[in-house]
Amino acid sequence: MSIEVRNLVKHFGSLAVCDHLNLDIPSGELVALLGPSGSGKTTLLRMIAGLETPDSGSVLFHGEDATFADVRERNVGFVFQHYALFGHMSIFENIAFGLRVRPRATRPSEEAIRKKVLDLLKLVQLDALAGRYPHQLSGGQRQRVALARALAVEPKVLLLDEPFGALDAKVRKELRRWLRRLHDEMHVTSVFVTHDQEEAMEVADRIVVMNEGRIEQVGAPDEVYDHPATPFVLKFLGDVNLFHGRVGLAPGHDEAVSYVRPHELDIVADPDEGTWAVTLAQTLTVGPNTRIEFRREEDGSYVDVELSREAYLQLRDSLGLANGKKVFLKPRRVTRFAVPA
Ligand SMILES: Nc1ncnc2c1ncn2[C@@H]1O[C@H](COP(=O)(O)OP(=O)(O)OP(=O)(O)O)[C@@H](O)[C@H]1O
Repeated sequence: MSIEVRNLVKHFGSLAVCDHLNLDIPSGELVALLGPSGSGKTTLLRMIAGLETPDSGSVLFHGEDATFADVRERNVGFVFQHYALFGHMSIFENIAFGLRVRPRATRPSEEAIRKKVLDLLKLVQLDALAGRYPHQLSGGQRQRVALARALAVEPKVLLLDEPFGALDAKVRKELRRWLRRLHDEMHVTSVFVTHDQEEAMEVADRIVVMNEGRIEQVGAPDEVYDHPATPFVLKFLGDVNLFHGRVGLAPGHDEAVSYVRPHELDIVADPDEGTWAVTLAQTLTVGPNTRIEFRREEDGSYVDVELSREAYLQLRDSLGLANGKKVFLKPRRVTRFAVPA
């Protein structure tokens, strides 16, 4: 089922939490709403779900206006950050719940429910734990149960609000990959909220970058990373070094802000066209990567360079890198945004 968001506006008091949002989500896509805290992601998700009423604008499901449709009519499944499993029910019963509470006319037979739940347990790789209770599971396992429970009623749309937010980094990483694989099998149109750019980049077909109630950019992960539409997107999707400067610009603009990502700078021994003279300030190695901080001769500003530990060790030997060493940096790629005059 496709989702269309048209000119959606929502205020809380005088604050425009969603400010004329437009978004098309094709059927079967997995979309991440990515943005810092307070950017309006959850509010947008809740309006899609029918848990929040917009001030104006509309939400269409498969071309039909669903703006004021009841939550129950929308056929959406939810997974939230804090797994709201029923503590007194086994894992099996938790997943079966949505089917059991259906009116008799549409309720599947006991045998059909059993088959469905066992299939879902297999899908989320928890078939061995059907008889356990939520408190006997790890956080990651509980989130997988929550997902199986949401899928049990065969929703047309799956909405996930920071589903892995409460889990530790390693489990988060596993579940992300698992969600991606699951989505590839099920193809349920899914929207998930995250403030973690790595999570969005890894899981989503497309990323919607939000900031202060507005959509800054919508695109595939590579697209938003390689061709950020605004300085906000560039900065939000990874570390950057920032420079102010005058460069050949369109009329009406007299200044630009330039950005270079730390891994897009080469360290060289000799000056060349476009190189910057720098002094090494400090080096930090974490795991397989090394980060070096340099000070620019021109203006005393600091520039971070990131490279693999291996590449660093080679350069250290060939260039004699050490604190205070003078070398040159050559940016491989610079992104510029004009500042309006
Ligand atoms: N029910 C409400 N009443 C008043 N203000 C609200 C309400 N819900 C959200 N807000 C405000 O709206 C803004 C956007 O909130 P929202 O939860 O949509 O952002 P978010 O991007 O999901 O952030 P987070 O990642 O922190 O959840 C915030 O400033 C928040 O304080």
